[in-house]
Amino acid sequence: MQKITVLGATGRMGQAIIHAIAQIDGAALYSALEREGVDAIGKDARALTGLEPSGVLITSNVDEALDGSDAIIDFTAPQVSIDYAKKAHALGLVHVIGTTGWTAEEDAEIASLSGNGRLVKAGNMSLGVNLLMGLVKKAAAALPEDFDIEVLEMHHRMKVDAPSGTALMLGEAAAEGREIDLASNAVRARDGITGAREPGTIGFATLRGGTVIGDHSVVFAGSNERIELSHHAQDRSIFANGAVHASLWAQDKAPGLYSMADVLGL
Ligand SMILES: NC(=O)C1=CN([C@@H]2O[C@H](COP(=O)(O)OP(=O)(O)OC[C@H]3O[C@@H](n4cnc5c(N)ncnc54)[C@H](OP(=O)(O)O)[C@@H]3O)[C@@H](O)[C@H]2O)C=CC1
Ligand SMILES: O=C(O)C1=N[C@H](C(=O)O)C[C@H](O)C1
Repeated sequence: MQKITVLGATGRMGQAIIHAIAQIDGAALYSALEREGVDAIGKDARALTGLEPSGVLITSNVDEALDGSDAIIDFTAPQVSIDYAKKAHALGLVHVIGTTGWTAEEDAEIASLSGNGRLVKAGNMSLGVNLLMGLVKKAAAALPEDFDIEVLEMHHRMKVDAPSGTALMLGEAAAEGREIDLASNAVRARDGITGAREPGTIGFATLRGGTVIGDHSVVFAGSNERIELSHHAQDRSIFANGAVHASLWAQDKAPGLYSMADVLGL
């Protein structure tokens, strides 16, 4: 049985992870971490999500929570995830990182860490989006360059980062298909007199509102025809199940940094 610590245990994803652990064979909730001062500290982690109590109380004591744990599942914030990746490398733990909103520097920092940890990091842990990435790469490679590529996303009103991690992964897949560098060809926002669209760029458009869990489309807009490849998340369990499966998958892997494509064998 893999003993899992859930980080950000009262967050939207933290709660979905606690549910997924309860349903997936081979996974057990070992500890549940939150920041110091949060009201939920001392409360039963499973009971807070509407499940039968398990005796695992929410704590802010990191050393106690990680002592004896096999894995950390972490959907929090980039600087928090970097700190825990260092701990995972030092303690030889599995660390599944679903956090998004990374700067290029933060991304490089996590990739440069070394030690005995097995890190799995992905901006989207669902099977559907990871399959979509392959389709987007294929379409971008197959279509002539005068098909303009735009990535659209919509999320709930509480999301703090933009474009979404998934939108950036899809943009990266399109850039790989086109054999171009995303960073130097991305147009991440438009406002005012922008001029005509620069050929070869990859545009991003962000919508926020309501309780939308996560909608993504990649549009290939040519002259007189348009292709759209889309994914619509209907429940956070698709991300949570992916994260718990990634955690179990990583248990016997060599130390290093892995993606969801590695986990899914895509
Ligand atoms: N890869 C994927 O498949 C998915 C990724 N995400 C990403 O996951 C992240 C979280 O999303 P979501 O759950 O909606 O956000 P929430 O704000 O609901 O949850 C984040 C949680 O992390 C907690 N937290 C922050 N710092 C710490 C810390 N130092 N120690 C312990 N807990 C901490 C927060 O506490 P507090 O409220 O006190 O700040 C909060 O409970 C985002 O980056 C999001 O984009 C989301 C869905 C799927
Ligand atoms: O914050 C969210 O909710 C989500 N974040 C991830 C992202 O930034 O792509 C994944 C999913 O779309 C939900």
